[in-house]
Amino acid sequence: MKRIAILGGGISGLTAAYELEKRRRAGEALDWHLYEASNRLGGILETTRISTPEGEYVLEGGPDGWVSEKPWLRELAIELGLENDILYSKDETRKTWVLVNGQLQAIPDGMRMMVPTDLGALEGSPLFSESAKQAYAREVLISEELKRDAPDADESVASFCTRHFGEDVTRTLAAPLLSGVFGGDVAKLSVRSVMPQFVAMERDYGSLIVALQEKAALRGHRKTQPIFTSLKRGMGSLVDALIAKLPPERLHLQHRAYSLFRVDDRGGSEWTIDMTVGKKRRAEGPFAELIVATSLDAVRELLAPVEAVDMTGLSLGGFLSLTPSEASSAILAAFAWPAELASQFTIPKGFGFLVPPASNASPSEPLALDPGPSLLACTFVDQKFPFRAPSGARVMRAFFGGASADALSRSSDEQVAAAALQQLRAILGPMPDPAHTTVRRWPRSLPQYEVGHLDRMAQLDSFVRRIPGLHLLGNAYRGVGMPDLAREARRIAESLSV
Ligand SMILES: CC1=C(CCC(=O)O)c2cc3nc(cc4[nH]c(cc5[nH]c(cc1n2)c(C)c5CCC(=O)O)c(CCC(=O)O)c4C)C(CCC(=O)O)=C3C
Repeated sequence: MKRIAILGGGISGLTAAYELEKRRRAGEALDWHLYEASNRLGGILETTRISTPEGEYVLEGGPDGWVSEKPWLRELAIELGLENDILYSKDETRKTWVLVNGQLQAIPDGMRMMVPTDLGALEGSPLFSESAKQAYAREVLISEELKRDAPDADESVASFCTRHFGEDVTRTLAAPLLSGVFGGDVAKLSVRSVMPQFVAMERDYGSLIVALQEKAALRGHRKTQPIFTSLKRGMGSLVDALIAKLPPERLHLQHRAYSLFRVDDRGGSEWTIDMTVGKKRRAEGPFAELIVATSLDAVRELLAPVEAVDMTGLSLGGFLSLTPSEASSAILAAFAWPAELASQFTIPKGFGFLVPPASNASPSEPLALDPGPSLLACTFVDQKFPFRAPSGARVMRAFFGGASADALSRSSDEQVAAAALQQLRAILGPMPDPAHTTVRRWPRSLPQYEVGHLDRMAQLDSFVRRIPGLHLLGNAYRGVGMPDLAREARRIAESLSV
């Protein structure tokens, strides 16, 4: 009987458990156990449903959906019996706004991140300076050079974007999109990690604008799929569906691993895990395989001694330093207004808005003495997905990130909500107090894939492979999106030999 421990009950750990459980039920000799430090499963996936006489609100505390282009989570959802719950973003009214000098400006139609398909659509847009428009027009003309000079090595998103479209576009569009999407800094993020599709387009076409146009022509009139996919009863229903497939006696809540030991024995080697269970301490094990699917900070703490002891007799010095050194924090405030309150104000059409990093938000304004925490982004939930709110009701999710989230880490939920609402009113105009408010905090939850990340992951893999039975899962390594997490969890769970 092969014993396997999974540490961490987020989507990665649960998906790995689900895959192992399928194998166990099929008769394979494996005995898995999942240990979760907190008292709930799901990690940052968490849905609150509020029933009212007018209908139901589906309020997400974490991610509200995934990028449809990545098929792996949809496949898992279907396998879990959720096919009829799958829903798509309302792309017929998709629009994303950017805050420029206190005003929301629409990102023109047909743009994929900062790349336009139709240069004409940029004409009337106040989002782009004359020099930005010229830079876009020029990118098509220098296509051959861009292809010829495509770098072999990784670079920052800022450097990649500036080579194609100049500094204006990098500052006014790429920076807010990337800080909204990855909570990150364009000057540090790895273009090969976070925009591999654009790197491939540069290699194949040179100009990204030409690449998008040619791909659109190849697609012809075939409809593109909506950008985001989600579930009717929220992302929490995916967690519930996973849990429903797992024997409860194998899921151990409030088991916090604090130390790992590997014992080499009888030609094999096995892991023992020291845990706190409530106020008690207990050792669990031995396990032949150990899947660590916790947050990056927990990984560091748990594996630092493993790294130091150098148990394999090989040099493992410093392998943890290959993991991302920074992770951004997010604090979100979700607000719901029932129809009779929602009718008192209007908001722009579309999915939401992004706020450029502070230094670029209003270059014309003198330095404010205390700018205070500033919103990172806001999603107009009921305009992005169907079935999120009763008819006529309004739901918004406002985010603080980076330094602003850190600055608010000691503020109460009421203070966070008040700060968010004040800024929403400054940007969108007057609105009544919402009927429902929830605040969620996800400190250091989004690791930053900085330049060179892919090379570091290849090195990390070669170190980890030398530690028998150890496997790492989570958003610090091979993708930050839920689909990537599901894909990796299944890959690892399928690869374990019995
Ligand atoms: C606050 C926040 C975080 C958390 C930050 C943190 O925790 O620090 C986050 C994470 C992510 N967002 C992601 C992807 C995207 N987000 C988009 C668009 C938007 N994000 C927004 C906000 C956030 N997003 C908003 C207000 C929008 C526009 C309106 C809307 O749609 O609500 C778009 C469309 C862009 C376009 O329109 O072209 C994409 C493709 C992925 C990667 C998934 C993968 O790789 O699989 C991740 C982790």
